[in-house]
Amino acid sequence: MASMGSFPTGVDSSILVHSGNQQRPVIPILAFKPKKYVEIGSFADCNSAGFSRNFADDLFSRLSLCCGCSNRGGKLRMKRVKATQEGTGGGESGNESEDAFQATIQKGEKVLAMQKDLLKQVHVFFEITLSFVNQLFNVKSERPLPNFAGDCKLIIEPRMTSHMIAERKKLVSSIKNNIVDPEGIKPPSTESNGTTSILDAAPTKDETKLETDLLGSGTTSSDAKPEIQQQLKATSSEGVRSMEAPPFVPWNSVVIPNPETKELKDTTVNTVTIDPTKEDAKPPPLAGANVMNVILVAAECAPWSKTGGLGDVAGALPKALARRGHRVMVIAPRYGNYAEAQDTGVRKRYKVHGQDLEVNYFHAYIDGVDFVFIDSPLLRHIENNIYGGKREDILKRMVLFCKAAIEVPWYVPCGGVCYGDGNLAFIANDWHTALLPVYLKAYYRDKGLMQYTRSVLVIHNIAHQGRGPVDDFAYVDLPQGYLDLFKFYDPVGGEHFNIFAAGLKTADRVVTVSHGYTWELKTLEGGWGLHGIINENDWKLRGIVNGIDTKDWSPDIDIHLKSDGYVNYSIDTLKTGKPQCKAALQKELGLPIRPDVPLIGFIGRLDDQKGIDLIAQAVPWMMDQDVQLVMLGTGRPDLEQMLRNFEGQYKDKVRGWVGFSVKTAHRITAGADVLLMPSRFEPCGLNQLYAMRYGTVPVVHAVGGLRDTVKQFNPFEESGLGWTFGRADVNELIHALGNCFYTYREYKASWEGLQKRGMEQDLSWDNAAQNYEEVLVAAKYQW
Ligand SMILES: Nc1ncnc2c1ncn2[C@@H]1O[C@H](COP(=O)(O)OP(=O)(O)O[C@H]2O[C@H](CO)[C@@H](O)[C@H](O)[C@H]2O)[C@@H](O)[C@H]1O
Repeated sequence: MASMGSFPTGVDSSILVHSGNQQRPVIPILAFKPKKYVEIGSFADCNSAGFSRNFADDLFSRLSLCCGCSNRGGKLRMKRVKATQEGTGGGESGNESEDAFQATIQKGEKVLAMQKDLLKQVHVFFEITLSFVNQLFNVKSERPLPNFAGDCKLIIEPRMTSHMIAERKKLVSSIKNNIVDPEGIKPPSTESNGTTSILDAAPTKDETKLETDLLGSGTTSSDAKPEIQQQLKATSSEGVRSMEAPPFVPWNSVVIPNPETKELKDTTVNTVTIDPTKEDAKPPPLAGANVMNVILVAAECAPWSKTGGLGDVAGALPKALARRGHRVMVIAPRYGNYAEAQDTGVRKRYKVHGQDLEVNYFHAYIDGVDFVFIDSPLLRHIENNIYGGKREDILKRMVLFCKAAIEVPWYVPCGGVCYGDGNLAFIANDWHTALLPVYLKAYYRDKGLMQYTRSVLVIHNIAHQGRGPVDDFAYVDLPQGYLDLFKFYDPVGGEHFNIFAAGLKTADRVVTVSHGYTWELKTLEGGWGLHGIINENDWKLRGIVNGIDTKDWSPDIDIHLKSDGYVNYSIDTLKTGKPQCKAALQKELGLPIRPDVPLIGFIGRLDDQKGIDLIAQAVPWMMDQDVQLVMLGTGRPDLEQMLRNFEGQYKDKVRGWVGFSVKTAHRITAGADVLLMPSRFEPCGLNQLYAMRYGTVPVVHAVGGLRDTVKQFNPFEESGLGWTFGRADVNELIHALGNCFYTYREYKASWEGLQKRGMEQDLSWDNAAQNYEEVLVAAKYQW
């Protein structure tokens, strides 16, 4: 037995008590009395620290066993023994040993304080969780409706229906069931722990009141007025999807210690644990405490509507944000009859340029994202001409779309519950939805509404700005005081009306789709007249490179590579799979099936941006090189005609496919050896990303996102991803292509290295989503 001044092994400032196979630090010495006995703890101390009497008993008896303590009247005492040479390990004085003892006492007190503090934190965490659950279900809003659309008529006011209350009960009981105590301790009961009362499955007064509010006093949902019954049915008819627990709590295995009443055998205060062995174990959201409600609003959204990269982003970024734990919605126009989306039954009317227009809201829940489609005769059946028509007509569509979109979080229940406007951020995209930040300010924030809602505006392409004469201001239905936001002068347009300008000024944050483009936007050439406004708002601008939807764009699972001779392939089967796709493409397009000839692909909108003129200038040179060229695109009629002419001129070498075909785009990406992107400017560019994932080597003009994402091949170091050229000049294009063909023919190993490096990159949306989250959080805390 060790003497005073040198504790037995394992008993020092954090005395270890062995229980089963676990070692736990416990409260050590609490008081020191310079008497015969030193009191080192009491039951009272244990109780105040949240430990039961049994536990204290156990602790004390173990201490008595291991260090000769005695237990008198609930006080644990240790006999004072004068330090001896033998006991102290040599020559220590009694004072020294007492000092050591004092130090140990102090350390012990610190440990105790820390433990108490941690227990408090666990309780605070639990309370926050409960209040979140409560908030989630108390959707009733007392806010006055803004006089936004004149006499806009609310037909359904989504509140807690009995169906929703039932859902809430389900959630509550699932939360209860998932509160697991690994030592078999039951979840704290409501009697013994006030903090759990919110979890009670019985409807609370508020809930009952809520139903009464909705249905009128003395009525229940079953005896409500027929029209209300119908509305309720509409609200819940699509089937309230099963509610998920608030995303920031790992419900699977939450241990809740109750310091007041619970017998806590485990003193480890890090009580929130995840059981990875459970099949339904859900990790905590990656966003952690930053989880928000996010609504992305865009004029197109793949796969339902797409003319270019904006559609891809609207279809994929929200899913990546949802994977991080956010509650995410996409709002897009309902251009066609989308099979997945069901009518929510919600109808609203908005005034646009004096016209009273009704909109319906359709809803689908896919891959963790709520997709809400706004339906109106103004938007219907234009999927092949989204941005077509007269300027005023396009403007009216966008005004209606933005007005209707901004109120979706109030009126359209998703999974039975509206998003509400607290902790909410909109992500608007390009000029088409740049009115949304303006409306958020003018009709809501400036009137004390939606105070916790923020807007982020994403620039995918600054070249299109929603310009018009100043008189167009009449269409946007705003008080005259807001005209200055839109009125803009530049040497090209003179004084004009500019929607993008107003959006950039009013959004809380601005994002653009690459770092390179962020820089270009601030220049006279790159900002397309808006560089001044962008420079003024530089503080809120950030570049985030797009990702790609790897479910859609992966050669190993691509659904468009499963027939007509195409095959799925991966980096391991690249050498066989890709040549097979190339042969299938040559066959499908009626080109000679030649594995040795470099096959160059181009996919894109046919306009000035994409550098089609440079390709046109390089075609004669290319045709001398024994290559094949496949181009897919729609756009300017003269450029479409040019494609047809090339095909007519070089029948055995060129195919010019005029049209929009997602399947063909995938097949060209898989079958081509080289993807050509000589864009004059390119905010990000997605095709080069898709190409690299398919082992297709990009040759690009180093601008915007192309410069960010395609690193020049270095043959000495065997590094890089493709070929880049610095100026939009045909000779530079030819030079880059020449090196590319030479490497393709003469340096097979280098070529394969290029392909594999491209395929190995992580191009998914996950990184970008994390960066968007940072922007959303910055917007949220900005006042
Ligand atoms: N005829 C056709 N048939 C089938 N598919 C076709 C097609 N023409 C184009 N596509 C597809 O449309 C998308 C085009 O995306 P991009 O990013 O290259 O260009 P876009 O200029 O439209 O987008 C803008 O927004 C995106 C997103 O932010 C930015 O990357 C980009 O730089 C910016 O100009 C790709 O998915 C492509 O396959």
